[in-house]
Amino acid sequence: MTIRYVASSRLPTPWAVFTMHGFAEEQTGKEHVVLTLGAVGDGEPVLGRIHSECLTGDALFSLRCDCGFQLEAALQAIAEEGRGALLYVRQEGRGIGLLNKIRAYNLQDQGADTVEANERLGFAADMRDYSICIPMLEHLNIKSLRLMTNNPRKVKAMQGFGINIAERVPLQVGRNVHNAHYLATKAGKLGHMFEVPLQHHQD
Ligand SMILES: Nc1nc2c(ncn2[C@@H]2O[C@H](COP(=O)(O)OP(=O)(O)OP(=O)(O)O)[C@@H](O)[C@H]2O)c(=O)[nH]1
Ligand SMILES: [Zn+2]
Repeated sequence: MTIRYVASSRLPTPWAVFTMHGFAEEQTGKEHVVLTLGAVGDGEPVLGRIHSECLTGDALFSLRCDCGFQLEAALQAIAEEGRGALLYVRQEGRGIGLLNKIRAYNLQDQGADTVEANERLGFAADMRDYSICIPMLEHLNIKSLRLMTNNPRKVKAMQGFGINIAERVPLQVGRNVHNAHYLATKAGKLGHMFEVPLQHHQD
């Protein structure tokens, strides 16, 4: 996996003026972005978010998942801290891509859960490869994270690549009637940790 740093610029947002760093994944042509705030390369643990692309949640206001809410909450938390990094990783649909995610949503509309839908399409439940984060973190001299996530596999994967996870910071926002079943499946089948107990959604 070759990741090439391309360029940086200012990115003003409602929460803070971030610095945006663009990276190219040579083999696939995918374009990844990291937003940073403050001195992230000073060796101290960095408040961080590894956010997997979700076009529907991040850009189209979907209530099927919690992604858009997590994205906003993470940027807000970094702004409040005055220092941090958000990796926006182009792993749409847990790595299966947008169109396959729409296929999976179609199966979910007919009763499958998020894991069953992936399996029926011939995919593993989660196809993400977090190794692409490493060259981006190295470029920014980030070795230690206070990682905002509910996903224990994300924590383990990053530790496996030699990144110190100084703390896991829960990021529990955006629960609603449309995503309650999805979140319950994530907790039950994918091992996500939710501090507030999730009710099982009946429909
Ligand atoms: N295949 C598939 N992908 C989905 C589905 N819903 C959301 N996604 C994708 O899942 C990714 C986000 O992963 P999540 O499982 O919501 O959360 P996470 O990143 O594992 O954990 P957190 O760090 O706690 O957010 C994004 O790439 C979404 O596009 C779905 O039903 N099927
Ligand atoms: Zn989503």
